[in-house]
Amino acid sequence: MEEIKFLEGKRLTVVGYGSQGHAHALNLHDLGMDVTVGLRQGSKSWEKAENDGVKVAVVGEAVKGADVVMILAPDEAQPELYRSEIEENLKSGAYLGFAHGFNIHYERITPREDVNVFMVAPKGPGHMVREIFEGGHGVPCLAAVHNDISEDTRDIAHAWANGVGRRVGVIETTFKEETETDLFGEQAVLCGGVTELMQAGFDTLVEAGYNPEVAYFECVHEMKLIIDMVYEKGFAAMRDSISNTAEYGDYITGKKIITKESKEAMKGVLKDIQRGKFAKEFIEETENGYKFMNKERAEYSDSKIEEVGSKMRKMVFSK
Ligand SMILES: NC(=O)C1=CN([C@@H]2O[C@H](COP(=O)(O)OP(=O)(O)OC[C@H]3O[C@@H](n4cnc5c(N)ncnc54)[C@H](OP(=O)(O)O)[C@@H]3O)[C@@H](O)[C@H]2O)C=CC1
Ligand SMILES: CC(=O)[C@](C)(O)C(=O)O
Ligand SMILES: [Mg+2]
Ligand SMILES: [Mg+2]
Repeated sequence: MEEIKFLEGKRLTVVGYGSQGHAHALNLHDLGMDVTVGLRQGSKSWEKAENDGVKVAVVGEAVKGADVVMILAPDEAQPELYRSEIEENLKSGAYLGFAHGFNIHYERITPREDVNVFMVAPKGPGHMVREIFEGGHGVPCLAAVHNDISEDTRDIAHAWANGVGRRVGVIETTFKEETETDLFGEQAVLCGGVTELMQAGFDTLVEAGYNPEVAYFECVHEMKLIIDMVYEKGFAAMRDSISNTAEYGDYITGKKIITKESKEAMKGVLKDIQRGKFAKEFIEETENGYKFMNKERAEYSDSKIEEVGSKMRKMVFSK
């Protein structure tokens, strides 16, 4: 397994200090690597990064002379950032990294031909990538190489993945496979699928007159406890831990909720990702000032489930 030693003695730059940025920068920093964080002038994250012990510079300065540059600004901000701050400052033969294939796969960034291009995509939210690393374990990562002029870009990608993810596992992929599966997973299962499932369950109980606090514990809070068992030991072990009553209900009812129609809808979602329709619409939304997203954010933050949730979390986590 390629070790983190391929990064030793190299100047590593992480552009952005958000969810993924702080995790990549701090995990590699903790492992003794030479990390600089690149931020825009006046960034609200500047002080935070410095307090966390990493070097900080404006993006252009941080990129100049760096051996590896990992772009961890939001996907929609990357093309302009690349063109205005990164492209002219990247040294020839540098390694340019991404944590998601979006901008390469949908051809929104075409990197200079004299740089290596790779991806390390942790299969987890940045705050968990950091928290699990601090706990001594790691989040697995996907790794891919898009351009390999130095003939060792795979070693750099694996070293980066092994550093950020504490060597718990790296799977080889392509920019296309990562982009399409990641977008599909977050929309249909992990984020869109799960939140709507919890919401529909909560609403069904509340509309039937049950106590919203009971509905919240049942349909939201306990989700993590059940999923933690799947995460650690698999479906069978989870089903072994729940009652036979629950297990029978699981087999009988799951398929009434996630039906053939749900699977057909998933196929449609995947098609829209594959043909670039989702990407096009997302970019239009960002260019439109995030109008739809801001409306959704406002609606959800005013919702009953969030109101009850904040009360229930106070009860559970203040002990
Ligand atoms: N979120 C996640 O857990 C995951 C994300 N990814 C991928 O990682 C990448 C980063 O995503 P994520 O961590 O969510 O991003 P964030 O939204 O958390 O990134 C915010 C950071 O980017 C900086 N930033 C934003 N706009 C600009 C700009 N125009 N110029 C310079 N810096 C800017 C912000 O600066 P400031 O501090 O000044 O506001 C901040 O430091 C994406 O490619 C994403 O798909 C992959 C796996 C999971
Ligand atoms: C956290 C993660 O893996 C996601 C859901 O794909 C993302 O934040 O883009
Ligand atoms: Mg993902
Ligand atoms: Mg994603």
